Amino acid sequence: MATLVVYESAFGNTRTVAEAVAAGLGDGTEVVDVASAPPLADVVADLLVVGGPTHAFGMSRPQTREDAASRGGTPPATGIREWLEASGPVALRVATFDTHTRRPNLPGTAAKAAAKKLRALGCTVVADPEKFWVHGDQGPLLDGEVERARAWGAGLAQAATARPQHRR
Ligand SMILES: Cc1cc2nc3c(=O)[nH]c(=O)nc-3n(C[C@H](O)[C@H](O)[C@H](O)COP(=O)(O)O)c2cc1C
Repeated sequence: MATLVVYESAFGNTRTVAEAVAAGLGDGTEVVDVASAPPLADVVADLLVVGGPTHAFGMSRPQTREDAASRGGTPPATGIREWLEASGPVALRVATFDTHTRRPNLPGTAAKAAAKKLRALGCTVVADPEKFWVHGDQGPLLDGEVERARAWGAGLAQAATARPQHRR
């Protein structure tokens, strides 16, 4: 199965999760930073996985990325929000995840927001959006989250192959 994992990360935690998810997905999985990702409409994959940090209850925005940079992070110039918003209709099987501060456990998740956008673009969401917990803003990930991400990736591989393909 050809799978592309596209992630956004300012402090490295979402990248770590993306790499663990890819390891769980197995052979044929490519991981790319959103800054290097092809336009969504050009993605050819059996499954697309999109992950980003939760910023201000959803996907990052220019202002929240500036905030992340001011706190020592290295966010991309544009994030998954802009990557998705730049696309016209596309029919891919997709799954989304985010990283999320454990305490306080604030409402709103980037993964749900990304899944909503992808569905609106015509994609089929093959699994519930998943969140992975970090300590504070900078991390690290909570104990066990890398292993959980790997297991989630392995489960995604099964979910994706179990469902009918929807192609443009
Ligand atoms: C500007 C800013 C806003 C944030 N807002 C939220 C939030 O609303 N909810 C939350 O759980 N975490 C929030 N966080 C914490 C991020 O989720 C955390 O920095 C991120 O998961 C770390 O991922 P990364 O290492 O890949 O950047 C925020 C962080 C920043 C920098």
